[in-house]
Amino acid sequence: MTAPLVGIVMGSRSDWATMKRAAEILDKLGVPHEAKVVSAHRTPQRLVEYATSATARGFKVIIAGAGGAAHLPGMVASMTRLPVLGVPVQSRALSGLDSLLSIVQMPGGVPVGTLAIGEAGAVNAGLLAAQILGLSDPALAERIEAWRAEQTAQVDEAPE
Ligand SMILES: Nc1c(C(=O)O)ncn1[C@@H]1O[C@H](COP(=O)(O)O)[C@@H](O)[C@H]1O
Repeated sequence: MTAPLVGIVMGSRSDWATMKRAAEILDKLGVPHEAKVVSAHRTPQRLVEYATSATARGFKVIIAGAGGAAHLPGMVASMTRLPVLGVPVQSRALSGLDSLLSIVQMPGGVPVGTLAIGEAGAVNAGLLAAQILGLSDPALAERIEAWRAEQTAQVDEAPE
């Protein structure tokens, strides 16, 4: 089995419906990845182990999704130099605005590349991770170009 290059983490199993969109696009582009539930709040030790071992395990990019008081992406970013892409999961109480603000408003010095709220954000996190890896993988870069061309071909000019 190929070693995963992208690590997908999420605060709860309830986030998987959103975060699986990132996994699906990575599958489509042939990027090996691994998904795990890791919570800064509920499994702090698992978080420390995950983030501090991510580089040694061969990951190149981490995608972290969480909802509400979404501390997970920032905490992962604080413990690794790998690029961290944050996905704000749509929360019930505040529709994901809480998640978005928790993830995007990082203090200077610890970046999290923050995507849009919900499934579109998860898809784009997967694409962005692939694009980062595509910088040093010409075959992957070609697959991304082909995926883009297919997307373009599916957009009809006629409104109906
Ligand atoms: N934001 C976080 C973190 C974290 O940031 O570490 N851990 C869990 N959660 C979030 O709590 C929400 C509700 O979780 P439950 O559905 O399990 O109650 C989820 O969206 C999860 O990401």
